[in-house]
Amino acid sequence: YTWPSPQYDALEGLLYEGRKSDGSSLSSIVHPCRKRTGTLASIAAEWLRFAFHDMATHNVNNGTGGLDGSLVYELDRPENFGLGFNQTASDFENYPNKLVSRADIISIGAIFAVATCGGPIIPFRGGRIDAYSAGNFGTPQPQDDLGSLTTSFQNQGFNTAEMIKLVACGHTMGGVRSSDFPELVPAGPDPNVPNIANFDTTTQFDNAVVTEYLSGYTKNVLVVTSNKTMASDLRVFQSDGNSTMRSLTSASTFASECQSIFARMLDTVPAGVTLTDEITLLPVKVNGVQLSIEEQKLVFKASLRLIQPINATANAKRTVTMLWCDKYGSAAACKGATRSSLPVNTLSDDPNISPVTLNLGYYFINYNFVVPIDSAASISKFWFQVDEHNGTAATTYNNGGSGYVLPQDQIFFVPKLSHVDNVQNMTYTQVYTNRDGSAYTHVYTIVAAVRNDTTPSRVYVNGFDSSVHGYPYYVNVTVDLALNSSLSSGVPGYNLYSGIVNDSGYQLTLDLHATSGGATYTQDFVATTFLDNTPYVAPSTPSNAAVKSSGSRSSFAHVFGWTPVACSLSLIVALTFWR
Ligand code: HEM
Repeated sequence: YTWPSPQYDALEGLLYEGRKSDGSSLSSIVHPCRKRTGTLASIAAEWLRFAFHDMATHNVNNGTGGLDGSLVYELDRPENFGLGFNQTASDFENYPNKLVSRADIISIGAIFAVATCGGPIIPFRGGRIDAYSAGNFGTPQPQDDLGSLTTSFQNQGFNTAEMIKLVACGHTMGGVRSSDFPELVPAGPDPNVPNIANFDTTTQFDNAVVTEYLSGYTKNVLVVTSNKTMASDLRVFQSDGNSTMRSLTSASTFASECQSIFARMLDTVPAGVTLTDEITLLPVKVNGVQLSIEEQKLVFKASLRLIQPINATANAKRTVTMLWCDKYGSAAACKGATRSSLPVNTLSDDPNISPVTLNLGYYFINYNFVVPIDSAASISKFWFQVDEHNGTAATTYNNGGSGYVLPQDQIFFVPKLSHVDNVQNMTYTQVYTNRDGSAYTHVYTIVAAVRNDTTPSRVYVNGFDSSVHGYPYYVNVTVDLALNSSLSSGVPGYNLYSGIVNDSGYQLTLDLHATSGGATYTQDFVATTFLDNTPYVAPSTPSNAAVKSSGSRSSFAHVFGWTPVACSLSLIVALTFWR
């Protein structure tokens, strides 16, 4: 991993922080192993089943189908019967974007579902590509005979033993509802609350489904129903004389077998889709990097995210320093001089932000930097130094030696001057839940800052949004931005350009471009979800004195109060100066 890797960063962020960049949390819908308000169904079970049904139409022989999000267009089929599907489809509606597909969300959803209910952490790879129409039929149904079930799983790429493992690992959470399968489960007293016959006696992800089956005490209706036509779990489980089921009697074997068979399930994708490498937790991650104009000042923002073991106390003495170099002028490219600052604030995340990170035993501490930048000097690259003040040397995080190089400063989005108006264009009733929703056209006024030492021939923006209610289409628009002399940047060297982008989704992201002198400069994948309600955070005061190798003077606002930084800066060997 080398920064910048926008797709890796987006996938890693959603998996391990559970939320997208505006803070809205996918994981909190399901975590901790939640039940649905109203139906009291297991949300985790609904999400896991969703992933299986999306994948189950894969055909290994011709490479069609697989985890591609086509399930949202197939919910009227008998093989996809159940209100849990509709609710899950609407749970996920708000999350896909240009770099994280709906099918990746479905996979991450299944991973959260298993992890939050006590199951293993399923390895995740991203890069699935979304379908925009219904795909093949072929998902197994409880009335199918053993031959059809076996053929269905063979087409998906799983042999008999793997079919048994998949069904056992799937049917450890949730159950069968009276509302969906009245022939299997009688209705309860309240017509609005389905009677759910759980597959086993625990709500957790565990092997009770196996041990209760083998001991003969199972209540799994797909095994014990008197309607033998519908006893698909019985047919599947005993199809090899119970030998695979017996191999799953140890809890740890069950967990590791489910982990690997589910990884294969989630990685079953249409031919031609190439998945990323496994998205592993980055112990050190740089987030939120942007140049911006706030309160008529050029600022640079970045966060350093460090992992913190849950079972250890965070080191209150730690100092984190961001260092950077000028891009222009006498000290360009770090010629003998470096600037530095402490964070404007330090925020610890709740260990519950993602069940995956929680189960790994970590939470995050984020060191947030906002520093003023002189536009005549700009910034070429930055890096960090972490000093634990425990007698060991400070650690430098510099992107494998190269530093975090800012690709360009020619064009950037200015959120503080941009704005969104929400124009209601329809209302809808959410299927089954009778929740009234409203659909909006979001009218974005986009403001970009563009360096004026060259005159760009074109300034334009691509807007992308795949988080559209009901997933009928994705928004992908290109809008030219015009020089807007009624706006003042207050920053010498930058002009402001603006334009209007209409969006009917929930999560517009922007790629901003300026073409100048034959080159096109791009700021890629900028979120807009924070517009109009992000509190202003004043920049820190960077180190303003030449630093001799022995020390410095200065102080900075810090979570632990006003902390003298001479000791931390003494380890910064580079010369820090003020122009
Ligand atoms: C032989 C193949 C399978 C058949 C016939 C089958 C059938 C069913 C049926 C009838 C239900 C009840 C749904 C409802 O009442 O709404 C169900 C639930 C469920 N299935 Fe399967 N299933 C099969 C394989 C799998 C596999 C491989 C998984 C793996 C992830 C899985 C995961 C689930 C889950 C988690 C639920 C509970 C859903 C909830 O409580 O909302 N199933 N299945």
